[in-house]
Amino acid sequence: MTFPNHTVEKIGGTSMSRVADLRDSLFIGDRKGAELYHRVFVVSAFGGITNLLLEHKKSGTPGVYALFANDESGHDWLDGLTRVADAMRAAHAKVLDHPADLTAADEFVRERIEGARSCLFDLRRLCSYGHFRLSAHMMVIRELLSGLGEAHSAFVTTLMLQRSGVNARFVDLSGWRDETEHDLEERIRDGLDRVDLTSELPIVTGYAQCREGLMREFDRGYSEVTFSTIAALTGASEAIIHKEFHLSSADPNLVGEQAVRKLGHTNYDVADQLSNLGMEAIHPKAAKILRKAGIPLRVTNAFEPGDPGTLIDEAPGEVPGVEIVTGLDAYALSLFEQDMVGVKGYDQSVLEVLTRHKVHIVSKATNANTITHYLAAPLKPVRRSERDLAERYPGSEVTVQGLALVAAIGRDLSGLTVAQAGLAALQSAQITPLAVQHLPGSVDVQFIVPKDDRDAAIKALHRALIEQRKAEPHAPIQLHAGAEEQATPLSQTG
Ligand SMILES: Nc1ncnc2c1ncn2[C@@H]1O[C@H](COP(=O)(O)OP(=O)(O)O)[C@@H](O)[C@H]1O
Ligand SMILES: N[C@@H](CC(=O)OP(=O)(O)O)C(=O)O
Repeated sequence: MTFPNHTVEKIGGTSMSRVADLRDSLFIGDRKGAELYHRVFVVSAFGGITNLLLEHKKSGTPGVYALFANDESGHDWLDGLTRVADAMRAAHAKVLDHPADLTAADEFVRERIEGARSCLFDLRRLCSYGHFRLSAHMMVIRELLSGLGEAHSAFVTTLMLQRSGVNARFVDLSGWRDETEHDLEERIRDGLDRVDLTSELPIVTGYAQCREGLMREFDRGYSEVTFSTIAALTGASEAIIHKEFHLSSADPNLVGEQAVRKLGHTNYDVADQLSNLGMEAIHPKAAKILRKAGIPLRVTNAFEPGDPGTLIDEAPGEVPGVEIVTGLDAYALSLFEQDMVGVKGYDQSVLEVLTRHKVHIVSKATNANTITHYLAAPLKPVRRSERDLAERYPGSEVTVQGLALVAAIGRDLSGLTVAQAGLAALQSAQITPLAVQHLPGSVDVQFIVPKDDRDAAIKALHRALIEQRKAEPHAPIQLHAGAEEQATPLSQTG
């Protein structure tokens, strides 16, 4: 497999839902002839489709997979598949306008969804014979379902581009009706083997079926792993992730597009913290693949193709500064046990329980007799973890509290007194923090606040640590008086 000088570019689900807008900018724009090519596009499913196929990424609302896995839900999964088909048809109806393309896309959805339906149906029937256990096949089912979303979006994008005269090629790595077995690298090589990058534009599925199991290894956000593996394998000159907005100092939808600023340059350490807090600049495993291959990563605004966006590399910050404020809802699971003082092993038991229930740990804190884990997970597995811990330590007090964790992040926070300035900002916004955490030398300071204050806390911290520092971003942050006097009332912000 040899490739000319090329880039590998990924489009996430939110931007895919507006892929028709990208046709005349990102894909075609002013490009003519050979300039259209030398690029590999890796696409996610249209926004919301994977949530319907598996489960909602944030709320945990069951999709087809979760309904199928849950015996009690009877045949609800069949309705779930119908909902997926409807959502897929609605998504491609917004992208395609030629009747022949619409027919081809409708037919594609029908073939894949009905294929999956009979496959799952047969499996259910087979497993009613006792010798076959459904539980042994759940991971394969998850893989099969995930692939449907990306196969659909890649197929539709290919149709759209071909209709505009681009020599686009649908590269389906989802393994649909493919009897050969491959690991991830082989699957990619096999898919791209006969593609001529100088005259073809491959539109590759973000899901890749492989022996190791993309979902099993990487779970949600897996399309970035496919993307970075392709970039590494083909020796791309650059790996580019196209998003709905520039990677900004806070969520533009929350703080306002006018108030935020583009990061421009940051490093993988910051990107890791962002993924941990659910603001996925890039899947941490994908970042590792690119880092190892020495391929520069760029995060751009898909809708501003002329802008270079944000470069992510290994470089430390040039000057100290808070770069981004982000936050998420979390549960604090606390184990209070008087006998803990000086005894080891409690932490390990908590970790065992959290691992068993597949709960994501965002952060933790501990003192003489209490261990608190801040968890990002649906309530159900958190409650199960609480119950297991209470059984394991009957004399202890185990509690769960819903709250929010808001973090100020920057490559270099030295000398900025971010914790103090953040507390002052929260105080002026009349928010009482429940806890503050900062590891020495780390790139983030975390403020734990009441759940209902999450968005207000992000706005207040962004204003004090970033907006008000535009003029002199690297001076130590003003404490109390400054923060209080300059603060704009919250109601005036976006
Ligand atoms: N700091 C940030 N910069 C840019 N977008 C952000 C930020 N924090 C949160 N977001 C939100 O992330 C959402 C999804 O972004 P995007 O990465 O494009 O999703 P996807 O992975 O589906 O492509 C955007 O709609 C935006 O509101
Ligand atoms: N659609 C898949 C794969 C993916 O990576 O999507 P996104 O790029 O939209 O996070 C998911 O939701 O997990």
